[in-house]
Amino acid sequence: MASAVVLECTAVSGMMLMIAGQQSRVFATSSTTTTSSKQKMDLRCIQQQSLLSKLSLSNAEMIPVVWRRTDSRTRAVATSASSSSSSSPVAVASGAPPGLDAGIQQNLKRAVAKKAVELVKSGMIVGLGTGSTSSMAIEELGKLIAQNKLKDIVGVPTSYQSRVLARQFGVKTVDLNDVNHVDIAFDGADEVDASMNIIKGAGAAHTMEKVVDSIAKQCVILIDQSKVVSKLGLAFSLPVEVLPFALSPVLRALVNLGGVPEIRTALRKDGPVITELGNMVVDVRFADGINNPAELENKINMIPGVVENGLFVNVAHKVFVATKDGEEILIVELAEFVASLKSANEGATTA
Ligand SMILES: O=C[C@H](O)[C@H](O)[C@H](O)COP(=O)(O)O
Repeated sequence: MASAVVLECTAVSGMMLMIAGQQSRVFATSSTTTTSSKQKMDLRCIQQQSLLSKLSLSNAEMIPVVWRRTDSRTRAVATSASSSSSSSPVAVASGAPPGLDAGIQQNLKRAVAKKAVELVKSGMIVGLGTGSTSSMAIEELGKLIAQNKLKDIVGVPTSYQSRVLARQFGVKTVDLNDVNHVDIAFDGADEVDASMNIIKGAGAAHTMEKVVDSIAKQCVILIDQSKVVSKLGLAFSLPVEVLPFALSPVLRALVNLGGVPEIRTALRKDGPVITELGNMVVDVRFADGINNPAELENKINMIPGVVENGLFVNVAHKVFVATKDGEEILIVELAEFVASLKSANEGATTA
């Protein structure tokens, strides 16, 4: 068998840019601890693209690509737990991840991926999200096709990664422009609040994901319990895809909106992440989190030079949450998950 291609990212370098007339550090340095987990974000470097470009798509199934991803959420979620209001039931969920080790999280992702593909019927056009959870859903979809349980499935990938994985797992793919609708889309998320507002884009794929997810007749978001937060943006910066040409004015506009922007840096290459659409990604921190996701989503997208931001408001039709109950893994819808936390919280308060 051909040896696996391991995609891994590491270091970054520093650079200064002018924002609002002041010299500000916008490229993290490798010694900056506050950005270290972000620096490890997966599949996000230009070298990956060049590595992948060496893979002929038709041969992709012959070369198992290991999409190595360091989960950048572990630290972020721990921060979320400490900064969330203790009166919020969802904050309890955010507190769970310190006990959620990587192996368990993988099991949760796998379980929610399996559950999601049960919604697919033969003949459907399926939006294929990006990221570790979506990757598992693509794999599970491929298994059902291989077992002849599903026929005539066509996938619409949201990234190079999901295209390669679909090929690898035997899911036929087409471009979005080749179809006139998408029946169902599966996608992961970085943060989800109780109202189904979502942050995506840790993998810099949010622009294509938003297009496919938004037009899908049914958009199903797949998460483990660690992604549920009481308020968006407290622990996770908001990814914004920006035209390189417009970087400085966009950074200034983001600062004017109260954000602290940081250009996402590549790993194992000095300089920025360049998206599959040839743009840059700016991660914007909001000190008090995001108060009005719908308003912020629109305001950011109104900045000339912004291609798309990672807020997904009114896009998801369903959010499946994989949660651990003792030894058992349960898949529940978001409303049920939040309600059970609320009653657990109330029980704890009255006890
Ligand atoms: O750009 C990346 C995507 O928005 C992913 O869907 C998101 O980062 C969630 O990925 P994962 O399932 O790996 O946590």
